Order: sequence, then C-alpha cells, then structure tokens
Amino acid sequence: MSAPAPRRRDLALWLLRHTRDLLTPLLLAIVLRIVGQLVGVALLVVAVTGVIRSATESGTDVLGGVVLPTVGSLVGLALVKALLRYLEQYSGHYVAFSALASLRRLFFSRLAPQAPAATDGAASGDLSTRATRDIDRVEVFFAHTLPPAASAVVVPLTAIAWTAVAVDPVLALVMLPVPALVVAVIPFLSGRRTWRATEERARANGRISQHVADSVAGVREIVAFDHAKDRLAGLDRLGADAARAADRVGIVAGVRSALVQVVQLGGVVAVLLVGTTRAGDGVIGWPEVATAIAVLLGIAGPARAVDGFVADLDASFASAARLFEVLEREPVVSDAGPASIVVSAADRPHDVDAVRFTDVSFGYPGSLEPAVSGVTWSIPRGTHAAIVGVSGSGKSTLTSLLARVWDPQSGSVELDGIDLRGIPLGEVRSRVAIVSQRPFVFGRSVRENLVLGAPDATKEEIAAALHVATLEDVVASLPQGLDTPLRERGARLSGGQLQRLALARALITDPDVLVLDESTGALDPVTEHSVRQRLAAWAGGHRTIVEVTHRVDQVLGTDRVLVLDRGAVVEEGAPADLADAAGPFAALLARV
Ligand SMILES: Nc1ncnc2c1ncn2[C@@H]1O[C@H](COP(=O)(O)OP(=O)(O)OP(=O)(O)O)[C@@H](O)[C@H]1O
Repeated sequence: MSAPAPRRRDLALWLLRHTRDLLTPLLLAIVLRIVGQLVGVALLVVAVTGVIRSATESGTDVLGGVVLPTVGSLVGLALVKALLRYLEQYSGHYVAFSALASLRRLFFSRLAPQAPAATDGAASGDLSTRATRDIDRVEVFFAHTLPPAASAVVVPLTAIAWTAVAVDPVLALVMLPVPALVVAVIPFLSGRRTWRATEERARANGRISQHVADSVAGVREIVAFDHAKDRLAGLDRLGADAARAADRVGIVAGVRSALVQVVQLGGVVAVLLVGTTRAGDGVIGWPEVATAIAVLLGIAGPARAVDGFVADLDASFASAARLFEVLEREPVVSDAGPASIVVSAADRPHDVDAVRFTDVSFGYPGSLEPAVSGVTWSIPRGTHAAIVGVSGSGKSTLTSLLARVWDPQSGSVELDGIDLRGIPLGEVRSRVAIVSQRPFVFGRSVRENLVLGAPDATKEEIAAALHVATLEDVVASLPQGLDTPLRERGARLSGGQLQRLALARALITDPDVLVLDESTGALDPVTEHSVRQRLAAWAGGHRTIVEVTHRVDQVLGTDRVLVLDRGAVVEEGAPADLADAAGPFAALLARV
C-alpha cells in the first residue's frame, strides 16, 4: 500500500523526526551563523564609520585616535567572523552528512523487510536513484536551509532594531520593507508551480535512471534486435521532459532573483533619499546616513539566502517525497518478532510434516485472478517432493509462500507444524533456502558469493557444498580458485555453472527445506544426474527437498508430486501411481 503524498511541512517534520539526535549541532550551526553574519554587518558599519570619522574629525591624532583603533577592530572582527564561519560550516555539514548517513541506513533497513516482494520487478534503476541521488539532495535541507532561513530573519531584524535605537528610527522604518519582501514574499512567488515542476523533474530523473539501468542490463537484447536507436530516442524524450521541467523551475528562479536585486537596490536608493533629506534638515548627520546604508548592504546577503535556497529546497523536498514513498511503505510480511516461536532442531516433532499448505489462496497485488487457490498439500520430512504444472500455473508462487516472501490471503503455510507467521522471519529464511530460476551473482569473489547466507562457513563446509553442486572442478580451474573475482551477474560463468553456484550457496546455509525452482534446467544430463545423486545423499532422509519443474520426466524419481493447473491442485500422489492413472500428470508425461 503506498502512503498518501506528503506536504512539504510534513516532509520537513518527517526529516527532522528521523534525525532528532542532530538537533543540538543543528541549533549550534544556526546560532553560529547568526552571530557570524551580525559580525559581518558590524564589520561594514565599523569600516564606514571609521572612514567618515577619519575624514571629518579634526585634530592631530587621527591616526592613533581613529584609524588604528578602526583597523584593529576590523582585524579582530574579521578573525572572529572567520572562526565563526568555520565552526558554522563544520557543524552544518556534520549535521548534513550525519543526516544523510542515517537516512541511508533507514532506507536500507526499511527496504529490507519489503524485499523481495516489493522489490522484485520494481524499477531497480529508479530505486537506486532514490537510494543515492535523492538522499544526497536532502543534504540541502539540513546544511543549506535551516541555518540560512533562521539567519535571514534574525540578522536583518536585529540589525534594523539596532539602527532604530543607535542611528535613526525613521531610516530603520524605511529599511524594514526590504528584508520583509526579500525574505518573506519574493522567494515564495509562484511557489506551487515551481514545486510541481521540481517534483516532475525528480520523477523524470528517476525515469532516466531506470531507462539507463534497463539499457545496460538489456544490452544484449538491444544489440541482438538492433534496438539501439529506439532506446536512444526514448532517452532523448525522457531528457526533454526533464529539461522542460527544469526550464520551468529556472525561469521562475531567474525572475525571483532579479526581483530581489531590484528591491535591495531600491532600498538603498530610498534610504539615501530619506537620509539625505533628514541630514539636509539637520535631524541626523551624514555618518548616520552612511551607517544606515552600511547596515542595509550588510543584511543584503543573509536576506538573499532565502531566495537562493528555495529552489534547491524544492528539489530537496521532491527527493524527500520520493524517499518517503519507499520508507513509509508497509512491509509485505511483518516479522512475528521475539514473541514468536523458535524451536531448536532437536525439539522439532518427528511426526509432523516438514511443510503443510492448508487451503492456501493468494493473489498478487493488483491481479484480478488468484495465482494459487485452495491449495492443501503436505510434504513429509526427509522426502523429495515436486511441484509440476504448465507455465504460469502457480508453482513459483507456492514456493514464495513457503519462504514467506508473501503471506497467503487465506489458509496457512506451516513449517514443522507451526504457522510461518508465528516463526521469526530470519528463522524461516534460514530454514527454507530457495535456489531461484534466475540467481543473482554479485561482482565479488566466488567465495564471497558462496558464503552470502553463512559468512562463518568453514573450509570443510564450503568444500562439501561445492561437492554436492559438482562445482569443485570448476572452482579449481578458475585462475584464483575461490578468490577469483566474478563480474557482476556472474558474467564469467556459464548458465549451468551459475545454477550450481546458486545451489552451493543455498546448501552452505544447511537448510531444513531446500527449494529448487527450475534450478537445474541449464545443466547437461550427466552433470544433472550427478547433482541429483549427491543431493539425495546430502538430504540423507532428514532434509526435505521441494523441486519446482515443468520437466515432468525429471520427477519420476521423487517421492511425491503435486500437479497444479491455474493455481489449483489437480492431482497429488506418488509419481509412479500418477503415471499409471490417466490423469493430468499422465497427460503432462505423455507430452514429453
Ligand atoms: N510478481 C508478480 N506479480 C503479479 N503477478 C505475478 C507475479 N509473479 C507471478 N505472477 C502471476 O502469477 C501466476 C503464477 O505465476 P508463477 O510464477 O507462480 O507460475 P509458475 O507455474 O511458476 O510459472 P513458470 O513455470 O513459467 O515459472 C501467473 O499468472 C503470473 O503471471
């Protein structure tokens, strides 16, 4: 179920909630920035008043009485400002990068329980853009938003209040509309439109990443079917969508930036006009006019920062919204947690079936037809069972339910007599190992790929698994043996070797139930025969094997067979009996 689209305010609160621990350094960054910028305004004021005093004050010791103290103050203030800037940048970026690290951790920790159900078939390119670029964009929210936003309000107000008290209240009043417009009005002009365009740009970037990821993964098909031009044209179209959205954002940002300049320069002219009149009337002196202008110039930068970050902030929120979508999604299956039942191997009852499906029905989200319906079937421990049926009959779905990738909508799946929903998820996954149709191999060494599910596997365990999978000769022939690096997706292995690697990887975890999902299809008959023999020895009458296949002749040597058709059980029994009965199994067998 997808979460409702969040608003920007909700997103800001959501981000802050997930990074609560960083609020103290964030507050520190804000205070440091405000003080640093006030020191910046003071620098200008001291410089201007110093110049005016040295020009207007008569007397012999202008150098010692005015110039040197002014220069001394300027140097002192500049050093303090530099130090404050350093500390502000340090704490701001500490907050930002720590926030990114915790968002990354959060992303993967929330994604893991959703996998593989929610990630299988999901747009992997788009997902990785969310995990990388979108998370990086959120940095703007932490490092470049809250401190500048706070200082854009506090610095101008403080400086103008000081002007009202120490210089001239009328000039302060003339200055006031400038930061008000620059901070609170102009940055938000046309905000809704740019926000929508920014969201569209983020989505377009996600689609571009997906297109590129698909093109890289499917490069063989693209070349074989001479499809490169179409892919490029598709990329151009997506690029044009992103550019159009970026243009809309850019035009508004340009206009707003121009307006900021006009208002700030207009403010200087207004202060100059009013100040000149008041100085001419003798109400204030020229130094006061110059000081007021120095203050106005000093607060221009801090005030302008709001317009500077609003566009970036939109991009940051658009990315945060894409993260929110993934992070707040409910896991497809919920872990039963510590209250659930963990039964040690020794305590497991011997008289119950290893696996039992009771009236199990399940349909994929969004599908009208159930993928399996009303399946009731038991697999005694230590047997080799097979699920057969034509393509799309629900065989793989049944094994996914057995590994609790999904929960059935009705009925139950039991492991050793206990409903899977009452067993910790980690325990289910360690007791049921699936060797899938399309195993994934990481671009790491053979060894690292083998011990994925059992990082502490011993040399002997690895050797035993390689033996059952008849992979020992293959590994021995690799240039660095087990340490040979594999290219991504196992590019340097043949299809059959890849399948055997996946089998060995599952065996190393020493599962109670080994599920083979069409996982010997790429083996030559001699190798397959030898793998089957070794698997039977490995199972040794106490481990259970569930094999999914549409090669019906392969299952004659198994203990029992389930025949599925359009998700329903149409026959079940010992293969020899079924072969003799004139039922669906015999019909499938006759087609071989
Ligand atoms: N992730 C999914 N989302 C939606 N529908 C799915 C998904 N996976 C499978 N299906 C559908 O569920 C039904 C059963 O598919 P399943 O993969 O279990 O069949 P199968 O018997 O294993 O097929 P095959 O022998 O071709 O692998 C099919 O109609 C299929 O289209």
